[in-house]
Amino acid sequence: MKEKNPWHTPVTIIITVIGVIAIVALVTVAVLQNRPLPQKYKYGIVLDAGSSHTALYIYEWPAEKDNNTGRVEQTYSCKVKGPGISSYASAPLKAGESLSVCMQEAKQRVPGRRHSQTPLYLGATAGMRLLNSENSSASDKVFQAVEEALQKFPFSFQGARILSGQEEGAFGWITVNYLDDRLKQGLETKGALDLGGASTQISFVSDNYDGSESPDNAVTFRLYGNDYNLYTHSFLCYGKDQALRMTLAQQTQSGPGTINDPCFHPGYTESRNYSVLYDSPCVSDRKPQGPPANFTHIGTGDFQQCQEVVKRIFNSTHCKYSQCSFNGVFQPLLQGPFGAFSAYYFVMNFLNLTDTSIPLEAVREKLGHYCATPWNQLKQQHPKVKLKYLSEYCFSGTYILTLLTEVYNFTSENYPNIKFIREIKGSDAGWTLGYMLNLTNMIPAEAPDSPPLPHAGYVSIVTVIAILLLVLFILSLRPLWPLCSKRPQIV
Ligand SMILES: Nc1ccn([C@@H]2O[C@H](COP(=O)(O)OP(=O)(O)OP(=O)(O)O)[C@@H](O)[C@H]2O)c(=O)n1
Repeated sequence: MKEKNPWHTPVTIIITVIGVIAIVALVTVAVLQNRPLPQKYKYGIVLDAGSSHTALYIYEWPAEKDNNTGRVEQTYSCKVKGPGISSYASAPLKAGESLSVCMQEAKQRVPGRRHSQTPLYLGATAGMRLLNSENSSASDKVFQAVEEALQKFPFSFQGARILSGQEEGAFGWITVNYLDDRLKQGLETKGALDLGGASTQISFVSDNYDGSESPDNAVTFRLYGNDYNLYTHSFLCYGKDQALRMTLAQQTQSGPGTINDPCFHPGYTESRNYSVLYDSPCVSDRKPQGPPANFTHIGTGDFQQCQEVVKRIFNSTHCKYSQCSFNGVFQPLLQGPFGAFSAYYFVMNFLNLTDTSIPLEAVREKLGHYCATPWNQLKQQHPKVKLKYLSEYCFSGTYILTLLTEVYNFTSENYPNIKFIREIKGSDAGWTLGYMLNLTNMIPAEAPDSPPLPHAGYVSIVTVIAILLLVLFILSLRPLWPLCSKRPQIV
């Protein structure tokens, strides 16, 4: 007679079904309860009012990770048409108006329901520092016009102000290290080299610097549970546009009608106005007495001589500290990798010199060759590049190389530690992100608590445990397995 399968008894079937349902329910509840919520985002807008132009950046981060664990990313940038706001000193209303195209665009990009909670900041750098130093009422009027224009937008406007040089340096350093994930992980930090139009910043952490020597250069932070003693210095007037003015001022001290400039290409000829050249606090006190109205600026294209002319704008004669970069400013020993951005990148990228594994000697040789290229030939080779930019790359490249190697003291050994960067993981390198992270308290002093397991790990463990329970459950029913416990005896 055929023996009845004991698995088919109603009790076993019911227990097994209930067990399976219970385990499936356990896994489902655990997974649903802990699944990541659909992403909602928060936004922040920063306007970088630089000396040469203004740029708008929109940042975005997951709303539920507001408490310091979410990643802030740049999702949009807009270059404001026209010059920097400091150039509107004689027509301040136009400074406000100039921002409207980018601001309208920001209104479209940030979802409407988030407008009123989105902070909007405007930070001005060296252009406004210079205007404020020579004419503070003109600078106030520009700010007033800009603030009135920005208040008309539906964002949460947090004010417009001038950043100090130290803030500009420190926030640039935070941006680079935040985007590189060096802060959260407590890794060795990266120095920040920023070259603007009117100022330049150098910021890095050095074992040789604890802030006791030249405390004015120190910024201390506690970020994600780590302490940092940052060295930072901003050199006003040493951005590349003002540095060019100073170099031209050096060459026109006697008020000549013509200068032969090794930093411009052979065949380059331009008539320049003395009043325009000397219309900046960086050079105004050196204006020659009774010069002609104009001088003829003639290029000779000689890198070596250009470097000599450039060197003259750096004063290395006095230093009251253990060591200085120039103009009596303390600088500790260079340490670690460096990210060089803004004009460092624009210029070196144009010159095809962003690869720092190229030996310094070869870089100098290439630059020498570039500077010697006739102006007409260059214009033909780069018909789309703005002539003002094109004419200045020889000077700018020479200035960058001189600043890095003769002044900051980068050598053939540590020059490869520099990386010329425009952006990191899609966000522009610059002070704006660091500024916003600071003002929104997005970087905590202490390391935030994080869940012991990521969601995927949690789900896997719950599933494995559930399967194990199922197997144990089935095994526990072994006594009910007649096929196993009572094997038919074959006699
Ligand atoms: N494709 C580009 C874009 C910009 N520049 C130059 O790069 C310099 C620096 O630009 P930026 O970093 O925008 O400086 P600003 O913020 O304007 O200057 P600062 O920070 O000194 O106020 C300016 O001289 C600008 O003319 C350049 O040579 N090539």
